[in-house]
Amino acid sequence: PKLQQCVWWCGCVCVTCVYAFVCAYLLICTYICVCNSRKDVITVTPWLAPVVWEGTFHTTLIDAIYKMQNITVATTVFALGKYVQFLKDFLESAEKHYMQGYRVHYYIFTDQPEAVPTVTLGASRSLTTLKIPSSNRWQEITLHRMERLEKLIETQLTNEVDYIFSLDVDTKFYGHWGVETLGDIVAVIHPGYYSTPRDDFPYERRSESQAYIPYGKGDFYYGGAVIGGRVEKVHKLAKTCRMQLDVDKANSIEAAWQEESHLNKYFLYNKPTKILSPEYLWQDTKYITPDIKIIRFSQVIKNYAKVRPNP
Ligand SMILES: CC(=O)N[C@H]1[C@@H](OP(=O)(O)OP(=O)(O)OC[C@H]2O[C@@H](n3ccc(=O)[nH]c3=O)[C@H](O)[C@@H]2O)O[C@H](CO)[C@H](O)[C@@H]1O
Ligand SMILES: [Mn+2]
Repeated sequence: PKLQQCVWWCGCVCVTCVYAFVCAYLLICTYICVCNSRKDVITVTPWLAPVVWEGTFHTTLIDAIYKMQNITVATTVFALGKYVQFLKDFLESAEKHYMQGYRVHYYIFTDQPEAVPTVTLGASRSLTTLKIPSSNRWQEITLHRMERLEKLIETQLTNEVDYIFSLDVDTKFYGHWGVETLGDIVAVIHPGYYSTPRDDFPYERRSESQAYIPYGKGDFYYGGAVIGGRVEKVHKLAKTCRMQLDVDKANSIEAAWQEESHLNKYFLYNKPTKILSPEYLWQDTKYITPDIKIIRFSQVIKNYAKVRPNP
Protein backbone atom coordinates (compact mmCIF):
# COMPACT_ATOMS: atom_id res chain seq x y z
CA PRO A 1 0.00 0.00 0.00
CA LYS A 2 2.89 2.35 0.75
CA LEU A 3 4.29 1.93 -2.75
CA GLN A 4 0.87 2.50 -4.34
CA GLN A 5 0.41 5.65 -2.30
CA CYS A 6 3.84 6.85 -3.34
CA VAL A 7 3.12 6.27 -7.05
CA TRP A 8 -0.23 8.05 -6.68
CA TRP A 9 1.36 11.07 -5.01
CA CYS A 10 4.13 11.21 -7.59
CA GLY A 11 1.49 11.11 -10.34
CA CYS A 12 -0.40 14.00 -8.75
CA VAL A 13 2.78 16.01 -8.32
CA CYS A 14 3.73 15.42 -11.99
CA VAL A 15 0.34 16.47 -13.32
CA THR A 16 0.31 19.67 -11.27
CA CYS A 17 4.03 20.39 -11.62
CA VAL A 18 5.00 23.30 -13.87
CA TYR A 19 7.69 21.13 -15.42
CA ALA A 20 5.25 18.39 -16.42
CA PHE A 21 5.41 19.42 -20.10
CA VAL A 22 9.23 19.24 -20.02
CA CYS A 23 9.05 15.71 -18.61
CA ALA A 24 6.43 14.71 -21.21
CA TYR A 25 8.59 16.16 -23.99
CA LEU A 26 11.62 14.25 -22.76
CA LEU A 27 9.60 11.06 -22.50
CA ILE A 28 8.37 11.44 -26.09
CA CYS A 29 11.94 12.15 -27.28
CA THR A 30 13.21 9.04 -25.46
CA TYR A 31 10.41 7.01 -27.02
CA ILE A 32 11.26 8.29 -30.51
CA CYS A 33 14.98 7.61 -29.97
CA VAL A 34 14.28 4.07 -28.78
CA CYS A 35 12.03 3.53 -31.80
CA ASN A 36 14.64 4.91 -34.15
CA SER A 37 17.51 2.94 -32.80
CA ARG A 38 19.30 0.67 -35.21
CA LYS A 39 22.84 0.33 -34.02
CA ASP A 40 23.74 -2.51 -36.37
CA VAL A 41 23.49 -0.56 -39.63
CA ILE A 42 24.32 2.90 -41.00
CA THR A 43 21.20 5.07 -40.66
CA VAL A 44 22.62 8.42 -41.73
CA THR A 45 25.34 9.25 -44.26
CA PRO A 46 28.26 11.63 -43.57
CA TRP A 47 26.36 14.24 -45.66
CA LEU A 48 23.36 13.78 -43.37
CA ALA A 49 21.02 11.90 -45.67
CA PRO A 50 18.89 9.28 -43.91
CA VAL A 51 19.34 5.62 -44.83
CA VAL A 52 15.90 4.01 -44.55
CA TRP A 53 15.86 0.74 -42.59
CA GLU A 54 13.06 -1.04 -40.77
CA GLY A 55 13.01 0.39 -37.26
CA THR A 56 14.12 3.90 -38.19
CA PHE A 57 10.78 5.50 -39.06
CA HIS A 58 7.22 5.74 -37.84
CA THR A 59 4.73 4.92 -40.62
CA THR A 60 1.70 6.61 -39.03
CA LEU A 61 3.65 9.80 -38.38
CA ILE A 62 5.10 9.97 -41.90
CA ASP A 63 1.68 9.21 -43.42
CA ALA A 64 0.17 12.08 -41.45
CA ILE A 65 2.68 14.45 -43.07
CA TYR A 66 2.25 13.28 -46.68
CA LYS A 67 -1.53 12.72 -46.55
CA MET A 68 -1.95 16.48 -46.16
CA GLN A 69 0.06 17.14 -49.32
CA ASN A 70 -2.20 15.30 -51.78
CA ILE A 71 0.74 13.99 -53.81
CA THR A 72 0.93 11.95 -57.01
CA VAL A 73 3.71 9.43 -57.57
CA ALA A 74 4.52 8.49 -61.17
CA THR A 75 6.06 5.04 -61.51
CA THR A 76 7.80 3.92 -64.68
CA VAL A 77 8.69 0.39 -65.73
CA PHE A 78 10.09 -1.00 -68.94
CA ALA A 79 8.80 -4.34 -70.20
CA LEU A 80 10.36 -5.08 -73.56
CA GLY A 81 10.61 -8.44 -75.31
CA LYS A 82 10.15 -11.35 -72.92
CA TYR A 83 10.17 -9.08 -69.87
CA VAL A 84 6.41 -8.50 -70.38
CA GLN A 85 5.98 -11.76 -68.41
CA PHE A 86 7.08 -9.96 -65.24
CA LEU A 87 4.38 -7.27 -65.42
CA LYS A 88 1.55 -9.25 -63.81
CA ASP A 89 3.38 -10.04 -60.56
CA PHE A 90 4.96 -6.59 -60.49
CA LEU A 91 1.62 -4.78 -60.77
CA GLU A 92 -0.40 -7.13 -58.57
CA SER A 93 2.16 -6.99 -55.77
CA ALA A 94 2.50 -3.20 -56.15
CA GLU A 95 -1.25 -2.88 -55.69
CA LYS A 96 -0.87 -4.70 -52.36
CA HIS A 97 2.23 -3.01 -50.96
CA TYR A 98 3.38 0.04 -52.94
CA MET A 99 2.30 3.55 -51.92
CA GLN A 100 -1.01 2.32 -50.55
CA GLY A 101 -3.48 5.17 -50.07
CA TYR A 102 -1.65 7.53 -52.46
CA ARG A 103 -2.27 8.55 -56.04
CA VAL A 104 -0.03 6.44 -58.26
CA HIS A 105 0.24 6.64 -62.05
CA TYR A 106 2.07 3.74 -63.67
CA TYR A 107 3.77 4.33 -67.03
CA ILE A 108 4.56 1.06 -68.80
CA PHE A 109 7.04 1.29 -71.66
CA THR A 110 6.61 -1.75 -73.86
CA ASP A 111 6.88 -2.99 -77.44
CA GLN A 112 3.77 -5.17 -76.89
CA PRO A 113 0.90 -3.07 -75.47
CA GLU A 114 -1.46 -6.02 -76.06
CA ALA A 115 0.56 -8.12 -73.60
CA VAL A 116 0.09 -5.70 -70.70
CA PRO A 117 -2.09 -7.67 -68.24
CA THR A 118 -5.36 -6.30 -66.95
CA VAL A 119 -4.78 -5.79 -63.27
CA THR A 120 -7.47 -4.32 -61.03
CA LEU A 121 -6.11 -1.05 -59.74
CA GLY A 122 -7.09 0.57 -56.46
CA ALA A 123 -8.85 3.93 -56.14
CA SER A 124 -6.77 6.91 -57.40
CA ARG A 125 -4.44 4.62 -59.28
CA SER A 126 -4.04 4.61 -63.04
CA LEU A 127 -1.92 3.11 -65.78
CA THR A 128 -0.69 4.38 -69.13
CA THR A 129 0.94 2.13 -71.71
CA LEU A 130 3.56 3.73 -73.96
CA LYS A 131 4.66 1.85 -77.05
CA ILE A 132 8.37 1.95 -77.85
CA PRO A 133 10.56 -0.28 -80.01
CA SER A 134 12.59 -3.06 -78.42
CA SER A 135 16.19 -3.90 -79.19
CA ASN A 136 18.08 -7.08 -79.88
CA ARG A 137 20.66 -6.21 -77.20
CA TRP A 138 19.51 -6.09 -73.54
CA GLN A 139 22.22 -3.54 -72.85
CA GLU A 140 20.56 -1.15 -75.34
CA ILE A 141 17.24 -1.57 -73.52
CA THR A 142 18.62 -0.61 -70.12
CA LEU A 143 20.80 2.13 -71.61
CA HIS A 144 17.81 3.88 -73.15
CA ARG A 145 15.78 4.07 -69.95
CA MET A 146 17.41 7.40 -69.01
CA GLU A 147 16.47 9.01 -72.32
CA ARG A 148 12.86 7.76 -72.05
CA LEU A 149 12.60 8.98 -68.49
CA GLU A 150 13.96 12.38 -69.43
CA LYS A 151 11.50 12.81 -72.30
CA LEU A 152 8.50 11.49 -70.37
CA ILE A 153 9.10 13.99 -67.58
CA GLU A 154 9.55 16.83 -70.08
CA THR A 155 6.47 16.05 -72.13
CA GLN A 156 3.95 14.71 -69.60
CA LEU A 157 4.98 14.88 -65.99
CA THR A 158 6.22 18.35 -65.11
CA ASN A 159 3.43 20.11 -63.18
CA GLU A 160 1.39 16.88 -63.24
CA VAL A 161 3.09 14.72 -60.61
CA ASP A 162 5.18 15.41 -57.54
CA TYR A 163 7.42 12.38 -57.25
CA ILE A 164 8.59 9.64 -59.59
CA PHE A 165 10.12 6.20 -59.20
CA SER A 166 11.74 4.26 -62.04
CA LEU A 167 11.73 0.56 -61.17
CA ASP A 168 12.97 -2.69 -62.71
CA VAL A 169 10.10 -4.91 -63.85
CA ASP A 170 11.66 -8.30 -63.03
CA THR A 171 10.67 -7.72 -59.43
CA LYS A 172 7.97 -8.22 -56.82
CA PHE A 173 6.84 -6.32 -53.74
CA TYR A 174 6.71 -8.44 -50.57
CA GLY A 175 6.32 -5.75 -47.91
CA HIS A 176 5.28 -2.17 -47.21
CA TRP A 177 6.83 0.48 -49.49
CA GLY A 178 5.39 3.84 -48.55
CA VAL A 179 6.06 7.55 -48.36
CA GLU A 180 9.10 6.99 -46.11
CA THR A 181 10.89 6.47 -49.44
CA LEU A 182 10.14 9.96 -50.75
CA GLY A 183 12.80 12.63 -50.92
CA ASP A 184 14.37 15.12 -53.32
CA ILE A 185 16.60 12.54 -54.98
CA VAL A 186 16.55 8.93 -53.81
CA ALA A 187 18.95 6.02 -54.42
CA VAL A 188 18.96 2.40 -53.28
CA ILE A 189 21.95 0.43 -52.00
CA HIS A 190 22.53 -2.51 -54.34
CA PRO A 191 21.86 -5.73 -52.38
CA GLY A 192 24.96 -7.37 -53.80
CA TYR A 193 27.38 -4.78 -52.40
CA TYR A 194 26.10 -3.40 -49.09
CA SER A 195 28.93 -4.96 -47.13
CA THR A 196 31.57 -4.83 -49.87
CA PRO A 197 34.72 -2.67 -49.40
CA ARG A 198 34.56 0.45 -51.58
CA ASP A 199 37.41 -0.49 -53.89
CA ASP A 200 35.62 -3.72 -54.79
CA PHE A 201 32.50 -1.91 -56.04
CA PRO A 202 31.90 -2.67 -59.75
CA TYR A 203 32.17 1.01 -60.74
CA GLU A 204 33.41 1.84 -64.23
CA ARG A 205 37.20 1.99 -63.85
CA ARG A 206 38.27 3.01 -67.36
CA SER A 207 39.04 6.71 -67.44
CA GLU A 208 37.86 6.90 -71.10
CA SER A 209 34.25 6.49 -69.95
CA GLN A 210 32.18 9.36 -68.57
CA ALA A 211 31.10 6.96 -65.82
CA TYR A 212 34.69 6.60 -64.56
CA ILE A 213 35.16 6.54 -60.80
CA PRO A 214 38.76 6.21 -59.57
CA TYR A 215 39.74 3.80 -56.79
CA GLY A 216 39.44 5.42 -53.37
CA LYS A 217 36.31 7.36 -54.37
CA GLY A 218 32.61 6.55 -53.94
CA ASP A 219 30.15 6.21 -51.09
CA PHE A 220 27.90 3.24 -51.84
CA TYR A 221 27.23 1.03 -54.84
CA TYR A 222 23.73 2.02 -55.91
CA GLY A 223 21.39 -0.25 -57.86
CA GLY A 224 20.01 0.86 -61.22
CA ALA A 225 16.70 -0.88 -60.47
CA VAL A 226 15.38 1.95 -58.27
CA ILE A 227 15.69 5.68 -58.95
CA GLY A 228 13.36 8.14 -57.30
CA GLY A 229 12.67 11.64 -56.13
CA ARG A 230 10.95 14.88 -57.05
CA VAL A 231 10.27 15.01 -60.80
CA GLU A 232 12.52 17.98 -61.49
CA LYS A 233 15.45 16.35 -59.64
CA VAL A 234 14.97 13.02 -61.41
CA HIS A 235 14.74 14.91 -64.71
CA LYS A 236 18.14 16.51 -64.04
CA LEU A 237 19.59 13.09 -63.19
CA ALA A 238 18.13 11.39 -66.28
CA LYS A 239 19.21 14.23 -68.57
CA THR A 240 22.77 14.30 -67.19
CA CYS A 241 23.15 10.52 -67.43
CA ARG A 242 21.68 10.52 -70.96
CA MET A 243 24.20 13.16 -72.06
CA GLN A 244 27.07 11.18 -70.51
CA LEU A 245 25.78 8.03 -72.23
CA ASP A 246 25.74 9.94 -75.54
CA VAL A 247 29.38 10.96 -75.08
CA ASP A 248 30.35 7.35 -74.30
CA LYS A 249 28.45 6.14 -77.36
CA ALA A 250 30.24 8.67 -79.58
CA ASN A 251 33.51 7.34 -78.17
CA SER A 252 32.41 3.73 -78.71
CA ILE A 253 32.64 2.81 -75.04
CA GLU A 254 29.93 1.13 -72.97
CA ALA A 255 30.26 1.41 -69.19
CA ALA A 256 30.68 -1.80 -67.17
CA TRP A 257 27.05 -1.79 -65.95
CA GLN A 258 25.51 0.51 -68.55
CA GLU A 259 23.24 3.20 -67.05
CA GLU A 260 23.87 1.87 -63.53
CA SER A 261 27.54 2.92 -63.85
CA HIS A 262 26.50 6.42 -64.95
CA LEU A 263 24.00 6.59 -62.12
CA ASN A 264 26.75 5.79 -59.62
CA LYS A 265 28.94 8.49 -61.15
CA TYR A 266 26.09 11.01 -60.90
CA PHE A 267 25.44 10.19 -57.25
CA LEU A 268 29.11 10.57 -56.40
CA TYR A 269 28.94 14.29 -57.26
CA ASN A 270 25.21 14.89 -56.63
CA LYS A 271 24.61 13.09 -53.36
CA PRO A 272 21.23 11.41 -52.84
CA THR A 273 19.15 13.17 -50.19
CA LYS A 274 17.70 9.85 -49.07
CA ILE A 275 19.06 6.34 -49.40
CA LEU A 276 16.99 3.18 -49.30
CA SER A 277 18.48 0.14 -47.61
CA PRO A 278 18.63 -3.20 -49.46
CA GLU A 279 15.18 -3.97 -47.93
CA TYR A 280 13.99 -1.91 -50.91
CA LEU A 281 15.93 -3.92 -53.47
CA TRP A 282 16.63 -7.49 -52.57
CA GLN A 283 17.22 -10.58 -54.73
CA ASP A 284 15.06 -13.69 -54.26
CA THR A 285 18.19 -15.80 -54.66
CA LYS A 286 20.07 -14.06 -51.83
CA TYR A 287 20.76 -15.44 -48.35
CA ILE A 288 19.13 -13.12 -45.77
CA THR A 289 21.57 -11.63 -43.23
CA PRO A 290 20.44 -10.67 -39.68
CA ASP A 291 20.43 -6.92 -40.44
CA ILE A 292 17.68 -7.41 -43.05
CA LYS A 293 14.50 -7.37 -40.94
CA ILE A 294 12.03 -7.19 -43.84
CA ILE A 295 12.14 -7.62 -47.60
CA ARG A 296 9.96 -5.07 -49.33
CA PHE A 297 10.93 -5.35 -53.00
CA SER A 298 13.02 -8.03 -54.62
CA GLN A 299 14.39 -9.18 -57.96
CA VAL A 300 12.67 -12.43 -58.91
CA ILE A 301 14.60 -15.47 -60.05
CA LYS A 302 15.03 -15.40 -63.82
CA ASN A 303 16.81 -17.47 -66.38
CA TYR A 304 18.92 -14.82 -68.14
CA ALA A 305 19.46 -17.03 -71.20
CA LYS A 306 15.70 -17.47 -71.62
CA VAL A 307 14.46 -13.91 -71.00
CA ARG A 308 17.12 -11.69 -72.55
CA PRO A 309 17.39 -11.19 -76.30
CA ASN A 310 21.17 -11.77 -76.22
CA PRO A 311 23.66 -13.40 -73.78
C1 LIG B 1 19.33 -5.04 -59.17
C2 LIG B 1 19.72 -3.98 -60.13
O1 LIG B 1 20.03 -2.88 -59.73
N1 LIG B 1 19.68 -4.34 -61.43
C3 LIG B 1 20.40 -3.66 -62.47
C4 LIG B 1 21.36 -4.63 -63.13
O2 LIG B 1 20.93 -5.87 -63.70
P1 LIG B 1 19.56 -6.69 -63.98
O3 LIG B 1 19.93 -8.10 -64.13
O4 LIG B 1 18.56 -6.41 -62.93
O5 LIG B 1 19.05 -6.10 -65.38
P2 LIG B 1 17.70 -6.49 -66.11
O6 LIG B 1 17.92 -7.63 -67.05
O7 LIG B 1 16.62 -6.68 -65.12
O8 LIG B 1 17.42 -5.18 -66.95
C5 LIG B 1 16.96 -4.01 -66.34
C6 LIG B 1 15.52 -3.66 -66.79
O9 LIG B 1 15.50 -3.38 -68.20
C7 LIG B 1 14.28 -3.85 -68.77
N2 LIG B 1 14.55 -4.91 -69.75
C8 LIG B 1 15.75 -5.53 -69.84
C9 LIG B 1 15.99 -6.51 -70.79
C10 LIG B 1 14.95 -6.87 -71.68
O10 LIG B 1 15.08 -7.75 -72.57
N3 LIG B 1 13.74 -6.25 -71.56
C11 LIG B 1 13.51 -5.28 -70.63
O11 LIG B 1 12.40 -4.75 -70.54
C12 LIG B 1 13.43 -4.36 -67.61
O12 LIG B 1 12.65 -3.29 -67.10
C13 LIG B 1 14.49 -4.76 -66.59
O13 LIG B 1 13.93 -4.83 -65.29
O14 LIG B 1 22.13 -3.94 -64.11
C14 LIG B 1 21.41 -3.33 -65.13
C15 LIG B 1 22.47 -2.66 -65.95
O15 LIG B 1 22.05 -2.34 -67.21
C16 LIG B 1 20.37 -2.36 -64.59
O16 LIG B 1 21.00 -1.25 -64.01
C17 LIG B 1 19.51 -3.07 -63.55
O17 LIG B 1 18.61 -2.14 -62.99
MN1 LIG C 1 16.42 -6.42 -63.01
